[in-house]
Amino acid sequence: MNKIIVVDFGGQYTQLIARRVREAHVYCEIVPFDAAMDRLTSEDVRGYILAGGPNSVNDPGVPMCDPALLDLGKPVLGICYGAQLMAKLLGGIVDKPETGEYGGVDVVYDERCALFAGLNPNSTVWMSHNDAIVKMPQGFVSAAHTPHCPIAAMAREDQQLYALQFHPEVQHTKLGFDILKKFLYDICHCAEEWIIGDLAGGMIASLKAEIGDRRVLSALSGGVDSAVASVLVHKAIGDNLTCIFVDHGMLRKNEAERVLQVYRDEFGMNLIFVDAKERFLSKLKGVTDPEEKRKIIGTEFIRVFEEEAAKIGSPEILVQGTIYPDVIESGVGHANTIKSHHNVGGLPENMAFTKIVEPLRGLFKDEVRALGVALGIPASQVWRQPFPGPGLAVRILGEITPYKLKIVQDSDAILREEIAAAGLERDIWQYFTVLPNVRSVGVMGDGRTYDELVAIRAVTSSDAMTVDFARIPYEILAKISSRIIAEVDHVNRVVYDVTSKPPGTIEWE
Ligand SMILES: Nc1ncnc2c1ncn2[C@@H]1O[C@H](COP(=O)(O)OP(=O)(O)OP(=O)(O)O)[C@@H](O)[C@H]1O
Ligand SMILES: O=c1[nH]c(=O)c2[nH+]cn([C@@H]3O[C@H](COP(=O)(O)O)[C@@H](O)[C@H]3O)c2[nH]1
Ligand SMILES: NC(=O)CC[C@H](N)C(=O)O
Ligand SMILES: [Mg+2]
Repeated sequence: MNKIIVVDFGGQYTQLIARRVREAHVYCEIVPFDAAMDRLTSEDVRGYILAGGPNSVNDPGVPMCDPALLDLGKPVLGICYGAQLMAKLLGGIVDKPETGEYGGVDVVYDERCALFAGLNPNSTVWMSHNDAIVKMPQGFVSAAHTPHCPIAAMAREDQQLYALQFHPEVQHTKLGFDILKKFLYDICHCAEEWIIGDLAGGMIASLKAEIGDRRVLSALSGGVDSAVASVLVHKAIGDNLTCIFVDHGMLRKNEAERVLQVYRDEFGMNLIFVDAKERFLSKLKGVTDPEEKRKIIGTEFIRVFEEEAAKIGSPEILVQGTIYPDVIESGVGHANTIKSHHNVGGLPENMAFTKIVEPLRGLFKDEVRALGVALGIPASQVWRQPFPGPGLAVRILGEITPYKLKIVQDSDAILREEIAAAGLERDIWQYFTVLPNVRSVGVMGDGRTYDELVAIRAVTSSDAMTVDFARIPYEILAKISSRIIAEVDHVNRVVYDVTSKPPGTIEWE
């Protein structure tokens, strides 16, 4: 299959570029800027995109790619930092102009350039740069300009080298997706062959070959990723798959019953259910630090998997629902650890399993969902909101106690009922309640109360990397608030979280 390589320089939008390429039905991979050339130059590579980044190409020690990449005779598209790097590596000059550009800007495209051919030449683009290309390398021409940026795009078409100062991957660049598609189809001559529904058969066949007749244990949470991973493996190896679902006591209200009903009763999967409530809660007793909670839960999950595996003849393979963003965040780039996700950073070193199989580790969430639909998993499962492995533990600030768990479970159930009743389930990426460990004074039934505060968190997103708070209509919020206070014991106040990500994160811990 054709592929595009997206070179990561630590920018905010690298993943977004990759998603856009995939949305155009072209396969792509993100590689770090310092990857060895032989990882980048296989025959199926049709072109390269050099992504953005926070550094200035003129500073010492900043991320650079191998200049040989520009000399392979394959098309290269530089975006922002990637554009500036292309200019610099080929002998142009990058400098700090008097004004940078941030946000939406008017642009004029030169239609003679293959990237803009046939597009409306007067449009708007989204900019975010302090530096700019002030002198182009030899043989390049300017192909777009804005009021403050005479070289908003440059090209050397005889060598298929293109550079954009603006970001075609963000929605605010009006014709951005068209420009990317021109690069992919007209310049790199990629075929539209990355079609998720068509991949299921090949994935099942290669799982069959990879696993053979060995036995496998799959950690099934009832979430989208592990459900799709488990169904794929089930189709590949049938009864050699055993699934394991752990109730760690921090699941949503009625979640355990629902998972068992869908996957054991309706799907007929071989599913072990472990009631480990006491075990997890006693390990977490007195623990208040968020990272410590996450690590305890991550380790305890694996220990439970191992103990149960030993009871069924010790399958050596563990299946996990890890997806591409988990892999990128833990491997590529040079990002800070914000929180340890239990299935990636949180895995203990010594494990009884000799092999981990992660059939979805190359896919984005929207692709996992499309695959789930193609595999016949019901829409009610495929479109569920993500639920973190550590569960309500990261939604109860401070120590976890049965009293607090009940408040979060009951208030969350009301929120979910009302969001469903309002028909907003598909519009909101995640929605849940949080117990921040705060009490306040209120008046109920003419008497004073001094009780718990519940926060509602609801966000819109397409990949959980950046989010905005959901604009739930006030009337619906009012109904949720009054139901929570009336129906959940010990709650006398409800607040709405209006923080985006960044600077917040989705979960509170
Ligand atoms: N309660 C659980 N029992 C067994 N395995 C679990 C449980 N919770 C999480 N896991 C494992 O951890 C992995 C990562 O969890 P994560 O929440 O990212 O994915 P998911 O639950 O499958 O999907 P979603 O993101 O939609 O919630 C899961 O794919 C699953 O393998
Ligand atoms: O399986 C998981 N194990 C974890 O440890 C974990 N922590 C956060 N999340 C989910 O990841 C997404 C991003 O969350 P944050 O904005 O809170 O970092 C959101 O979808 C969160 O619900 C987790 N999922
Ligand atoms: N978004 C980017 O890639 C920015 C590139 C570079 N850091 C600049 O400020 O110009
Ligand atoms: Mg989950």
